[in-house]
Amino acid sequence: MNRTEFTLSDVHWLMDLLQTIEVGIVVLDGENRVRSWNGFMENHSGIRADEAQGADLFQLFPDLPREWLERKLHTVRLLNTRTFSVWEQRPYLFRFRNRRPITGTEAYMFQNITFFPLTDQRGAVEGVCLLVYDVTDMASSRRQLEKSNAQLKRLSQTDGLTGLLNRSTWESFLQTEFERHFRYGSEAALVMLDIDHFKPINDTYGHMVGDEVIRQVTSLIKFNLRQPDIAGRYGGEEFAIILPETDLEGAECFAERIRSVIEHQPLKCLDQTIEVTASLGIAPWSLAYQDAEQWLGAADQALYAAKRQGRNQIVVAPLSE
Ligand SMILES: Nc1nc2c(ncn2[C@@H]2O[C@H](COP(=O)(O)OP(=O)(O)OP(=O)(O)O)[C@@H](O)[C@H]2O)c(=O)[nH]1
Repeated sequence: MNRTEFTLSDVHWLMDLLQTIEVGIVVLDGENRVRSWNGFMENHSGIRADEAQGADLFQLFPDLPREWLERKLHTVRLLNTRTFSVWEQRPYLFRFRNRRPITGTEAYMFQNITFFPLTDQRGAVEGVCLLVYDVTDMASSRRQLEKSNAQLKRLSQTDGLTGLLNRSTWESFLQTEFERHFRYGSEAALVMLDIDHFKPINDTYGHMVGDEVIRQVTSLIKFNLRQPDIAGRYGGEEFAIILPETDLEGAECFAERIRSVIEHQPLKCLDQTIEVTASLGIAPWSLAYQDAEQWLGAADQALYAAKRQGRNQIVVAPLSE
């Protein structure tokens, strides 16, 4: 038998195969009318082959992205070439419900689509075939992985108790801010805050209450932040805040608001009501700081001056020139 000759059985088997294959096959004529519609398309669209046959594809699926699809089909016909659509750019063309048990969390089937020209014996394009691949499992696991990676990144950057940036992440932000201000010389300030006499709270009420105090002080700080401010949990009951584009007056105003609200707002921690105060140190940005550590050191010294001078107060680091 010549390799290009088929028996009737061969053709019958081929048709069977195309009917049952787990890939959608759609053939469109020059007017976008359906010429072939296999079992995959029947099962997922609910439209039988005899209903689809001869129908305009855009009437069968009014929500298809018409302009985009017509452009794709036009390219295939004009250039007599293949083209593709991948799920990363367009999650699906045909809005089929996802019925896979493993990836049941996805509402719709993700699809990769190959478009290729069907030519007559002289090579003229007669129609376009669309192969629709169900890539839901792959797309879904990729999306899950991306989600987990983003969550891991967030967890590795934040502090579990307060949700603020952890020390190392905050320090890397400080480094970036330092370099920005060193180059452009705009205003900025650093604020360090430490809860006063925190050890006795732990010793008297236990660590659970101590943790709750830290959480509630965090909420008070967060409530007073502006969008560009960068707050981190620097140590146990110590917080550090970068205030970009803020002069000394602005930083003092911010620090006083926080000091005052902490002093005047009794904290309801589990079944205890606890009153705390905090000490704060401010270091306004200065070109005299050679590196981020010096700037941070100045804020830290101001904080400890506030502690030494009696706590529940704000000290500003002496301005270096
Ligand atoms: N509950 C709780 N306690 C913590 C945490 N991290 C640190 N601490 C405790 O915080 C206390 C800090 O105490 P000190 O550094 O002596 O400071 P202080 O008692 O606040 O006194 P001053 O800062 O001088 O006003 C220690 O007892 C630490 O064990 C935490 O995440 N949760």
